[in-house]
Amino acid sequence: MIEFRSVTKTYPDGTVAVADFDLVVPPHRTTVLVGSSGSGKTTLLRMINRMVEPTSGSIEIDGTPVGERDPVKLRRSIGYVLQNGGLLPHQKVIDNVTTVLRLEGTPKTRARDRAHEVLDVVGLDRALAERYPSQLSGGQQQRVGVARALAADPNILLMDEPFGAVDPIVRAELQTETIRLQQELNKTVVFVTHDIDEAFLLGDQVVILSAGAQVAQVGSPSEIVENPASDFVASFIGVERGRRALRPKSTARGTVLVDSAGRTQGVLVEGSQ
Ligand SMILES: Nc1ncnc2c1ncn2[C@@H]1O[C@H](COP(=O)(O)OP(=O)(O)OP(=O)(O)O)[C@@H](O)[C@H]1O
Repeated sequence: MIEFRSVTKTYPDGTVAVADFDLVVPPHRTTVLVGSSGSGKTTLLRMINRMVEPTSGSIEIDGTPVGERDPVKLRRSIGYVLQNGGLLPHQKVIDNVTTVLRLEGTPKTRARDRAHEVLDVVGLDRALAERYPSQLSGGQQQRVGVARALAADPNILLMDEPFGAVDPIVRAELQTETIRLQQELNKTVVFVTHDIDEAFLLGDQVVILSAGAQVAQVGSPSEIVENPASDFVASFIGVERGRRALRPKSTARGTVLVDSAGRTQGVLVEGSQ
């Protein structure tokens, strides 16, 4: 479990990125932080692995404040996936994936075996291991980023807009893959996005943030859609307009549900769960 307790982050120029933030991140689940640009999502994520230090308050992992952990060891024990993969361009895929293992002193052959294993896990052909990142598609690069984050088998995986830079089709593929991976690996995932659909698709727990990382609502996707805590949340998730605003329409064969653009989204089945 990860717990934020009254966490505030003021950057040296006076920007208050996070103000008095509290959150419990349950283990073995995916928590998605979602909010518009500048709402403090990246700052929150980076305080978990001490890439950013809070100005006040504390973050605990399984009851131990991260401030008491060695920052380098802490960082190596937590997987981190960035938007552009964050791969080193002059290193082959295999060397990118084994970075943390080699830093930890894992023997070369074992590190290579493990790299091949995680390439399998993320659905990449082992032959790609000998390529350079620029010789891969955007989607493949993101998978390598995930493989690298998983190589040392961390319990926690931080993902910062990992699919932000790929086209919508590849994005959908990577999202499906992430759900499969999570079912298989059971990590504690903290995922940052500004895309509410992505948040609802991937999140067991979704945290909707407004400026200064103010929590507008925390809950499962169903809880949030069924009972938005405020007008801000209702508008952010689009229950008033957009794809989630469904209305019934009678047809010769029964009632269907139609979105605000007039597209039929499904069939209303009365009396079922
Ligand atoms: N190093 C820094 N120095 C000063 N201000 C910063 C720094 N890093 C971030 N900020 C500011 O803190 C606020 C929160 O930034 P942060 O990157 O955490 O938000 P975000 O929700 O992840 O945004 P985005 O979706 O655009 O990545 C913003 O106002 C940003 O400009």
